[in-house]
Amino acid sequence: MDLFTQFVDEERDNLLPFDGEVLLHGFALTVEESLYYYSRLLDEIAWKHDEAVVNGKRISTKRKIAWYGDERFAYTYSNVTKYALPWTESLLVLKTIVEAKTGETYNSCLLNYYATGEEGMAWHSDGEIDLKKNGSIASLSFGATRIFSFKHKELNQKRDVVLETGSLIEMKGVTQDYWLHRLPPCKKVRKGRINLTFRTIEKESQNFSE
Ligand SMILES: O=C(O)CCC(=O)C(=O)O
Ligand SMILES: [Fe+2]
Repeated sequence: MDLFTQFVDEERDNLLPFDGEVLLHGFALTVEESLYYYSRLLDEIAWKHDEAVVNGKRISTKRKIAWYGDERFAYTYSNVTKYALPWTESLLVLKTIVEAKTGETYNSCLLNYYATGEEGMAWHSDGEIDLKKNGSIASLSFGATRIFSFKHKELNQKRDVVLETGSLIEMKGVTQDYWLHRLPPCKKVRKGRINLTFRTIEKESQNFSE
C-alpha cells in the first residue's frame, strides 16, 4: 500500500470527526475463531467482579473483569489497584493477531465479561496515570453484538459503533482527553460478550515495592 492510499484509508476509518482517532479495523478473527476463543476465555480466565471505591464505600459490579500482562503491573482505576496475572496461551495468540493489525505493541490487557445485555459500562475515558499517554488501546470483541458509544467531553457530539464478534477497533492519539466512551446496557441481548482491551502500561509509573 502506498502512502497516499494509507492516508485515505485512515481518514475514512476514523469514527471521530476531530479530537482523536477511533480506527475501525473490521474483523481480526472469523466468526468461528471468535466463538472458539469466547468459550476458551470464559473457561480459562480468572474472572472476578470488578471493585470500585465510591464515596469511601467499596462496591462490586455485576460485570466481571480480569487483568493480564508482561509483568505484575499495578493498574489503578475507580480507586482500586489491581495486579496483572501472567499471559495465558490464548491471550498471547490474540495479542499477536491484534499487534499485526494495528502495527502497535501492547504489554497488558484488561478483560471484561458481560454475562447478559443488562450489564454494561458507564461513561468514562481510559486516561489513567498508569497508561502510556496517548498510547494505542486495541479493543477486540467476542460473543453478543453490542453498541459502543462515544461522547465529546465539551461539544455536543456523539458517535456509535456496532461491535460484532471478532471485530477490532483502536483508540489512539488524544481520544481519551476529549471523548468519553461507554457500553450502554441493552435488555434485548441475552447472550454474553467478552471484550479485550490491549494497552500499554508505563513502567515509570509502577512502584513494585508496594
Ligand atoms: O466492553 C467494551 O467494549 C469496552 C470496555 C472499556 O471501555 C474498558 O475496558 O475500558
Ligand atoms: Fe474504556
